[in-house]
Parts: sequence; structure tokens; C-alpha cells
Amino acid sequence: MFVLTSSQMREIDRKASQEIGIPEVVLMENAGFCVFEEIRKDFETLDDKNIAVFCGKGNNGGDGFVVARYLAQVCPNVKVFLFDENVTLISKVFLDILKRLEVDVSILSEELLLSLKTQRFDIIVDAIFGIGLSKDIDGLYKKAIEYINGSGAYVYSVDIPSGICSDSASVRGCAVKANKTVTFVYPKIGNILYPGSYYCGKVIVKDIGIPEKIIKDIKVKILTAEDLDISKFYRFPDSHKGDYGKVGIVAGSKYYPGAAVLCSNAAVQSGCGLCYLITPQEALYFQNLRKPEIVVLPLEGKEGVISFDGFVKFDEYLAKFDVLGFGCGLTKNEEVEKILIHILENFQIPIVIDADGLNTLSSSQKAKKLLANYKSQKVLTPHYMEAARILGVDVKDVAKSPIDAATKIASEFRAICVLKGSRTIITDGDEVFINVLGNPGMAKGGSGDVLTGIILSMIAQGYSAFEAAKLSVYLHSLSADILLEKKAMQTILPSDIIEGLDSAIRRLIEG
Ligand SMILES: NC(=O)C1=CN([C@@H]2O[C@H](COP(=O)(O)OP(=O)(O)OC[C@H]3O[C@@H](n4cnc5c(N)ncnc54)[C@H](O)[C@@H]3O)[C@@H](O)[C@H]2O)[C@@H](O)CC1
Ligand SMILES: Nc1ncnc2c1ncn2[C@@H]1O[C@H](COP(=O)(O)OP(=O)(O)O)[C@@H](O)[C@H]1O
Ligand SMILES: [K+]
Repeated sequence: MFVLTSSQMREIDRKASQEIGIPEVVLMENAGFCVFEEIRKDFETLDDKNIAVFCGKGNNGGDGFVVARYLAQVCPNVKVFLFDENVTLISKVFLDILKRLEVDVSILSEELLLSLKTQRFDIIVDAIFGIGLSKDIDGLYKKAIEYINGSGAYVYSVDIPSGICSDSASVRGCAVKANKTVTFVYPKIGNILYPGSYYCGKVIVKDIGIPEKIIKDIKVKILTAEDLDISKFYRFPDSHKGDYGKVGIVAGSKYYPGAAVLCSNAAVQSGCGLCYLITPQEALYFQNLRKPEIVVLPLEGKEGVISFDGFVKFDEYLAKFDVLGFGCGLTKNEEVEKILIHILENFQIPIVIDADGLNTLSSSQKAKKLLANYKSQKVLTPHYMEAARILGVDVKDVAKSPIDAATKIASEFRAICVLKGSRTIITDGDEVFINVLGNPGMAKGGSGDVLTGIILSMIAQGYSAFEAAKLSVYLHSLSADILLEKKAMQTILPSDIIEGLDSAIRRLIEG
């Protein structure tokens, strides 16, 4: 499913009306009716409800007038509150109809808002601002939104909760906290990314009669099972381990031995034929939880961290790997940088760089340049802070526009970027997928190491870096969601996510 920016939505509206000839009033009528239908579906009866519809002066308010008209046909207690009588031309069509039908329409003032505190509404429709929100909310708008949020009513937002920026999903001053948001054509970024997604409640996407053929060149999509290639999950009966690829992992240190265990355990649990773990000897003390299927190549370390001299002894192995993982739990020092540069200068293996591999990259101009020119597939898996370090920006800037940040990293390094967060973004610099599965039970140290292991395993099994990244992000969070059916968020561990891959893969295959 596509995800739109406000300008894409406007362009689609423009084409529908100017090129195809569908009048804008028809689209507004359809939008309002869709919202009404959703409300009618949710309640057995509406005639005993007290309903308020808050309408802004733009077209979002126009949708609100349509909703109010339909509601007034089935409910005697519908009140419309208008912020400004100076509404858009199309909205005026529907405001005039309301007036002719003698629906209760009032201009909202501070006094009127205060008097509403003694009334109780069962349902409130928020049609104050949609994709046209252009500045932070203040004044009477702010007070009305605070009133709506404190009212205890069941709240429907039209298109997007008022106060949420449809392009960044940020809260502009304050925002309506809806129970349900009915959006049109396709969801907007503000409906999908956080914090906007939280304010939306349940998001319902409705078709308002815009022909699909005018919706072109949309690059952002929600990641769904339909976007995944599972053809390589089929195993020929006479296949052998060599058919499922060799993963090499450079990970772990005296300080973070567990990261290496989680990453390599996840790799073997998700199907690669062989998995080799290159880790400093000093990290082995902790490895009793390591799966026995992993081949360990202990490396001579330096103060508990991998050393360049120790590492180059494994060059022969590196040449045989189908994919190399670099970074989980390595820590960051000059030796790690030297090793990364050595790999980038001397090998051409598909590479997945995570954690300290990314931190090393951020501070090494030489490694950055080599990576950009590295002639094999690359996947970078930063979380927001790691992305900020790579881009040399503040983490707030990444949070404000994560799609831009991920796209920039992918383009700069000609890599697949997996920008990890509550909504992980996967991009090759052109197409963008947003993952909407997963839960805060995953917000624990080690979840990222698990994801890296899965991506490595999928590349080893023959998937392209982009397909592997999509498939792995999906399975990783599907596993956590399945665990949530039986476990509390607090007790879901990254190691459980590894074990849960079994259910996740089976559920994906079975559909
Ligand atoms: N053909 C179309 O364009 C369609 C539009 N639709 C609806 O129209 C909406 C977009 O309508 P508009 O472009 O008129 O935009 P909005 O209705 O979202 O808001 C724009 C109006 O609010 C004012 N405004 C913005 N931010 C403000 C702030 N912080 N404080 C005070 N005033 C502020 C602007 O000056 C402008 O008057 C969509 O979200 C959707 O609900 C639907 O009817 C479907 C068809
Ligand atoms: N609130 C959340 N909802 C969904 N997924 C989450 C949430 N918090 C974290 N995750 C996922 O958990 C993983 C955390 O990775 P990362 O930050 O690299 O952790 P670590 O480096 O400690 O392993 C990412 O895949 C991320 O998408
Ligand atoms: K709204």
C-alpha cells in the first residue's frame, strides 16, 4: 500500500478534477460519506447519541459538513462548531446545505467552548485541519483540541488528526488524539510514522473514487507480505548446506560478547547453510548460549577487542563467505577502523554493517569513501542515533524526517539502508518501504543484532540485499508480534525473537 505526502495527495486531487473531470465537490461528498459510514458501522444506533463536529475553514472542514449532514439524518443531536465562517468555495456548498437543512451550526468562541464543558458528547468528529496544516496550533484552535482530548468522547479524525503534520508525522503544538482516523485514497506519512500514528488510533483507508491510473510515481509503501519474495524458502529435496550459503560474522568483544552470540544465533536460526563467527578469544568466556551449529574462529585480540594482526589471518576464510556481517559488539577503536578499511580495500563480498561498524564508518572519511565505491552489495542498519552520526546531523533531524535520512544514507553509499526504529524504513535510495509490524517489546539491547543475523542469512540464501532487508525486517517484527500473543512486552527478549522465527517463517509461508 502506498503512503503519500501532502503534495502528492494534492497532485492526485488536481489530476482527478482538472484532467479527468471529477468535480471536487464529488470527492468531498465521497470523503464525508466514507467517514459517516465508518461511524454508523461502529455504533448499533446513533439516534440516542450526542455528536459534535468541529470544522475548520479549509476543505477538511468541508468534509466535516458532509459528515454532519449524514449524521443529522439519523441523529437529532448533532452540533456543528465552526471556527471561521469564511470557508473555501467547495466547503461553502456543503455549509449552505447544512444551513438550509437547519442543522445546528455555531461559530466557536472562547465562551461557547467554556459552556461546552458542562455538556457531554458521545462522539466528536475532528474536521479542523487535514493536509493543509501550515503552522503550529495556538489560540482557540489549541483550546478546542484540548477540549476534544479531555471530553471522553469517541473521536474520529477526518484524514489526519488536527495538529499532526501529514508529511513528517510530528505534532505541531498540540494534536487531537483520535480513536479512529478515516483517511482517503492512501494513508499519508503522518498516519503511519510516529508520533502521528499514535494520535490516529486505528487508521481506516477509504476509496473516494479517484481512478487508480492517475496515481503514479509513488515511491513510499507500507511493507506487507505481498512485497516479499519467499520463493527461496522452498528447499529442493536433494539440496545440501552449500546451497544455502556461508555467512561470516565479525562481531563481539570482551565488553559485548552477547552481541556476537545473538547475531550468529539469528543467522543459523533463519536458514543459512553455514555460519562462521570471527570473534576475539576474550569474548568466548560468555558463549555458552551460542548455538553449536556456529563455527567459531577465535581471533587474537588486543585488550579484549579484535586486532588487525589477528584478523588478517582469516583473509582466506573471508574470500569464501557469501556475505559478511561487521560490527555487532566490536566496540570502536583504531584497530576496528583498520580492519574495516582492509575489508573494503581487499574484498568484494556482500557486506552488512551494523552498530560499531557504523560508528567506525561515521568517523572515518577513508572508510566512507571506500564504502561508497565498494563493488558489492551493501546493507547499513543504523538506528536513529547511528544515522545521525553517519550524516553528521542531530538525531532530532533524523527523527523529523526519517525517510529523507534513510534515503540520503542509501544514496551516499549506494547501499540498502535499514533505518531502525518503531517504524523501520528500508530503502535503496529510490523505493522506500515502511515496516508497520513490531512492538515496544523489541526495544531492548540485542534486538538489532538479531536483525543483522537474519539479513545476513537471507543474503547467504540467495536474496538480493534489498529483498533480504525487507524480508528480515518483516520476519523480525512478525516474530515479536507472535510472541506478544503469549508474552508480556517486558519479558520478550531478543533471544526469544530468534526462537520465534520458526512461527514467523511458517506464518509467512502459510499466508
Ligand atoms: N479535492 C480535494 O482537495 C479533497 C480534499 N479533501 C479534504 O481537504 C483537506 C485539505 O484541505 P485544505 O487544503 O483546505 O486544508 P485544511 O482544511 O487542512 O486546512 C487549511 C486551512 O487551515 C488554515 N490553517 C492551517 N494551519 C493553521 C493553523 N495552525 N492555525 C490556524 N489556521 C490554519 C489555512 O490557512 C487554511 O485556511 C484534506 O485533508 C481532506 O480532508 C477531501 O475532501 C477529499 C478531496
Ligand atoms: N517500539 C518499537 N516498536 C517496534 N520495533 C522496535 C521498537 N523499538 C525497537 N524496535 C526494533 O528493535 C530493534 C532495535 O535495534 P537496535 O536499536 O540496533 O538495538 P541493539 O543495537 O541494542 O540491538 C530494531 O530492529 C527496531 O526496529
Ligand atoms: K482532521
